[in-house]
Amino acid sequence: MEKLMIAGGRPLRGTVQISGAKNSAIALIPAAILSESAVTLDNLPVLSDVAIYTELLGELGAGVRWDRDQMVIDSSRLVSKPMPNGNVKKLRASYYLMGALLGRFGEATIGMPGGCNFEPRPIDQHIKGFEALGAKVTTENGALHISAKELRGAKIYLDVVSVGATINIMLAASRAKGVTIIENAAKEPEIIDVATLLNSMGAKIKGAGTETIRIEGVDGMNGCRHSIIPDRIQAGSYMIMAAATRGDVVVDNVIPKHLEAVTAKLQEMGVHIYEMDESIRVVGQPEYESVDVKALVYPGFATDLQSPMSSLLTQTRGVSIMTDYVYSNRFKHIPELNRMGAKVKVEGRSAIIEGGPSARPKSRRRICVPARRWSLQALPWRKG
Ligand SMILES: CC(=O)N[C@H]1[C@@H](OP(=O)(O)OP(=O)(O)OC[C@H]2O[C@@H](n3ccc(=O)[nH]c3=O)[C@H](O)[C@@H]2O)O[C@H](CO)[C@@H](O)[C@@H]1O
Ligand SMILES: C=C(OP(=O)(O)O)C(=O)O
Repeated sequence: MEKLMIAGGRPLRGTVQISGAKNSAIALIPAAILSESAVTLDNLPVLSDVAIYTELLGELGAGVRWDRDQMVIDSSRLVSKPMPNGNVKKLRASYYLMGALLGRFGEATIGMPGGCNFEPRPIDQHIKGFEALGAKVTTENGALHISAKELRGAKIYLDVVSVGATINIMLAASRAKGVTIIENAAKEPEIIDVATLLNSMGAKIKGAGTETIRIEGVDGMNGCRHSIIPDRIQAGSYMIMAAATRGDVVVDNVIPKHLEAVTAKLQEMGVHIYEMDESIRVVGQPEYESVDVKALVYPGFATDLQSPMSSLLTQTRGVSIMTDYVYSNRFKHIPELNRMGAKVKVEGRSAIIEGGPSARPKSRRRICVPARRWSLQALPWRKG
């Protein structure tokens, strides 16, 4: 699926099941190769990034069985071979092969990652972490060659709070000699999910979900079975869509705590929200107040929800300011909204969004959005 075509004008109604988290899945799959024994992942989202990762592991010699939302990864015959091009360029999270292969074999040669291309996305903090663990990092024809005779635990302070660097360092440090401390670590729920899997595989990780993570390296790891947490970005997107279309939607199979920043902002606008143990009902209203939103690292409002939220803010009564403190240039959607009749100005890292009836997008123009995150299994609507 390369595009979604949306015929607008209808409120969304019903119940939608949220799949496992993409940003967890594409870290858990490479994490599984730290063990020679089989690892089973449940609640896996059906996404192209997952399919590409399956191919990547196959290229490295792993046996992968993927049946709907379950994957069994057998890495007993896996080798660390250079992967400068090809599938590694198709997704961001291929960078996790660096930490995972380094941890298991002491060596990795991986091309620079692909992924959403909203602005330069450096990986200097990943490299700083590998080097602190004793690895030598060089560039070979545009790919990074990372090798270490022996990985040794170290204290690593991240200059920027990075999801990818935190997870990559956890992966490599799990098999290092001694203790690694990551300071200024990212706190996203997906990081806890990865630490939970690694601990089930025999790692000794404490503090995931806080700014200080302690990893005591272990010599070997075992197989296990792990169920992936729900995708809070997919869930937040459906919540925003329910509000934008003045619909009534139950977003099911979620952890409401992971969605607190979205829930709070929608409530501030006047959207009615009812939280249950594992679901959230969102009831849209005819009028909304304008609000200012700051996209931040977790537990702040997620940058991955910045674009749908910006679209929703065109539906309010006044002027809203959306500021992205994670990716300052993540505003490629704004010219498209303006083409539909919205009134949005980008100034620095902020979008100034004028709401009100005259500024609401009306065009019946065909809008295409990348469909990478949308899980096929989440699409059919069920009567709620
Ligand atoms: C596969 C995955 O999980 N992707 C998510 C992950 O991306 P990703 O892990 O790539 O994002 P990071 O958390 O690393 O990036 C956060 C900020 O730190 C900067 N930075 C990051 C690393 C580094 O070495 N140097 C550096 O300067 C980035 O440019 C960015 O401004 O977190 C992002 C921020 O929540 C989300 O938008 C992505 O959906
Ligand atoms: C930025 C995203 O993905 P990635 O980091 O995988 O490019 C996203 O899913 O919003």
